[in-house]
Amino acid sequence: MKPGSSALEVVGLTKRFDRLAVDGLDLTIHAGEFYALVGPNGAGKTTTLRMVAGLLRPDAGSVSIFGIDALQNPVAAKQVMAWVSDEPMIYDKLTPLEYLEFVAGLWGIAPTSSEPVAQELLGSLGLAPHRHERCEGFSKGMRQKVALAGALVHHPHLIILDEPLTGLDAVSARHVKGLLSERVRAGCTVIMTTHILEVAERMADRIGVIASGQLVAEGTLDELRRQNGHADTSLEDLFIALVTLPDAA
Ligand SMILES: Nc1ncnc2c1ncn2[C@@H]1O[C@H](COP(=O)(O)OP(=O)(O)OP(=O)(O)O)[C@@H](O)[C@H]1O
Repeated sequence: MKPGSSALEVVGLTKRFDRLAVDGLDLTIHAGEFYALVGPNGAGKTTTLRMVAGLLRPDAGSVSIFGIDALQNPVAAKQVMAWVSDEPMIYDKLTPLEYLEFVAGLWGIAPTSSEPVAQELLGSLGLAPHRHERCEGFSKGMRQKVALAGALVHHPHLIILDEPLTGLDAVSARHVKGLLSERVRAGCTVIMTTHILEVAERMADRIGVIASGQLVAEGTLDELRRQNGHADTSLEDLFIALVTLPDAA
C-alpha cells in the first residue's frame, strides 16, 4: 500500500438505535499507522468499527477502505481487512490448525499455502503446543488468540480489533502486542479500541478519543497534550478531561 494514502476514510458515519450511537463521525486512518480508538463505555467505538467491518448498516455516511467503497463493495472491502471482535466465535470441535485451514479455505487459499502461515501465526501467539488440541477445552484468552490468528490468515492490509487485550494474561498480551507491532512494521494498518490507556499510549501512532458518538480529540500523545495545554500529563488525565467536557458528556 502507498505510504501516505489512507487505509480508512469514514465520513459522516451515523447510527441510531434507541438513541444516537454514532453521530456524523469523520475519521481518517493513514496506511501503515497504528491507531487506537479510546472513549468511555457506550461512546460508540464498537458500533463504529462494526459499521466499518460491514456487520452493521449505517443510517448515513460513507466508509472507504483503501479507496474501496465498503458499503457498495462489501466483499472487496472484506478481502483487504480483518475484523476481530471482543466476543470471538470459533469452532470448538476443530483444533487451531484445522480452524485456520478452514478459514483459509473460505478465502480460497489452498492448504499447502495456508499451513505454513497458520503454523507461524500459532507460533507467534504461543499456541504452537496446543495446535492439535480441540478448541473446546481452551480458555477465553486462548480462544481470543485463535480468533486473531484466523482473522490474519488471509494477509489483510487493515486489521480492526475491538478490545483485543481484555482478558489476556501478561504473556498472551505480550504475544498479541508483538504480533500487531510486527504487522505494522510489515506495512499493515491497525485500528483497535482499548480501555487500557497505557497500551494506547505506548503502541499507537495516533489516538482518537470518541465520546457520545463523536471524535472529540485526535493526534499523537504529544499533539493531544499540546491541544489541551498540558506538556507532561498522562493519557489518562487527558482522557478524563476530554470525555468530561460539557459538550462531550
Ligand atoms: N445492537 C444494539 N441495540 C441497541 N443499542 C445498541 C446496540 N449496540 C450498541 N447500542 C448502544 O449504542 C451506544 C454505543 O455502544 P457501543 O457498544 O458502540 O459503545 P462502546 O464505545 O463500544 O462501549 P464499550 O466501551 O462499553 O464497549 C450505547 O448506548 C449502546 O447501548
